[in-house]
Amino acid sequence: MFKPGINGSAPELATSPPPKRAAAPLLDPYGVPIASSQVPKQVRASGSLSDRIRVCVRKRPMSQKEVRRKETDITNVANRRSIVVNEPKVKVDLTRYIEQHSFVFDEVFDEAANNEDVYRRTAQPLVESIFTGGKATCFAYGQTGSGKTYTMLAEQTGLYVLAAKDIFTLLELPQYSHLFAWVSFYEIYQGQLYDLLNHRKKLFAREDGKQQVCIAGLAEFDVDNVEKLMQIFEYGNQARSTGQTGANEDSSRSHAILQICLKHRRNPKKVEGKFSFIDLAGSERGADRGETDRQTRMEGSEINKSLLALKECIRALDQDSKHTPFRQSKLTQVLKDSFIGNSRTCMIATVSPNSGNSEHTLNTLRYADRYVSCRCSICKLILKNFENS
Ligand SMILES: Nc1ncnc2c1ncn2[C@@H]1O[C@H](COP(=O)(O)OP(=O)(O)OP(=O)(O)O)[C@@H](O)[C@H]1O
Repeated sequence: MFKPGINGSAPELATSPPPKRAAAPLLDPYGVPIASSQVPKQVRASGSLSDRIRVCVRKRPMSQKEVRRKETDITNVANRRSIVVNEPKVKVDLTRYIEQHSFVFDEVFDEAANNEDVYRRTAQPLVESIFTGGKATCFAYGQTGSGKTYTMLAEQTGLYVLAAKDIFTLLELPQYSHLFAWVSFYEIYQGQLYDLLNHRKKLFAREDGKQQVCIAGLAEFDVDNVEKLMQIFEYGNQARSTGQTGANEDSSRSHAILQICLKHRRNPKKVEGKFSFIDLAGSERGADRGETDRQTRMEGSEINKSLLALKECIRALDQDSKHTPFRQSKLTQVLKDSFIGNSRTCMIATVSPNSGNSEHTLNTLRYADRYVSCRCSICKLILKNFENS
């Protein structure tokens, strides 16, 4: 078992407060202001940092490889809330044309945004909620290479580090002196839980008498500063990447969950608040890629199942539905308390900008689209099929 034993320095100061941004008028995907009467009800009600669920999109910059291949950037962040994908298509007579798809989200970040910018508008508004007994969840969804890990779990600047800085600063306040932070890190691979801080020990999630899900035997370490947290993370991350054949392959095939729990100093069994940072498996793994290898097919079907279950749970939360289908997958089962009671969730859909990934980018945006905002017939059909599935 990992023994941190680090004498860390005092927690760093909290990140600077979010800059005041004037409430922008709602614009259509082309930047034209929309009259409030034209705005669908759901869209009108959202866009606030205090929403229980927020769905944001982050576009990464073109990579050097993509530039060298002379690929074009087909993804345009039209304004703070909308993104347009110019999909290259070919007609049956071989004429080329562009099909435009436009989507509206709670927030869209372009390639110039750094992790601090993303943090201020996604995870930071959730930090305080865990000090009032809340459960906060922030997860990144997207195809492989679109920037999920870079956003969520980058070693120095991932959202988990930025949030931890603020958590440790708040913990220094007298009113929170009874609380202490504990960190755990595990992954879900093919429906099984593995403890990344304890030699990939297999774990089991169980519901107690109060229908609270607990993961029996999950290793947890008390942390009081960012350096110690990063050291623990690094240890767990190595376990993750060496667990399978190659680092990137591995990260694409599993969901990694890093949790920071606030517990009472005198009663460490009592969870007072929890923040979960989730780096989901690459979404393209869940798609039917026509692979014949049994192992890969099983991985794909398990990932597909868990991503669909996650979408279902978010939809249920969005609609204040009485029934939330947690049990449909291990992922939603272990995240059960993130979808009920005093909980807040932020999903960051990450997209690649280049033409070669247009299909995956569209799939990601369709998955994340709560407002059924793209009006093109294909998007509407796909979303309708999904709603009916
Ligand atoms: N916003 C960004 N700015 C600069 N570089 C980025 C950004 N997002 C991603 N990258 C770079 O793109 C590459 C792929 O990103 P990353 O590993 O985060 O993808 P991923 O979605 O987690 O992929 P996988 O599913 O395979 O784990 C990395 O080299 C990363 O540094």
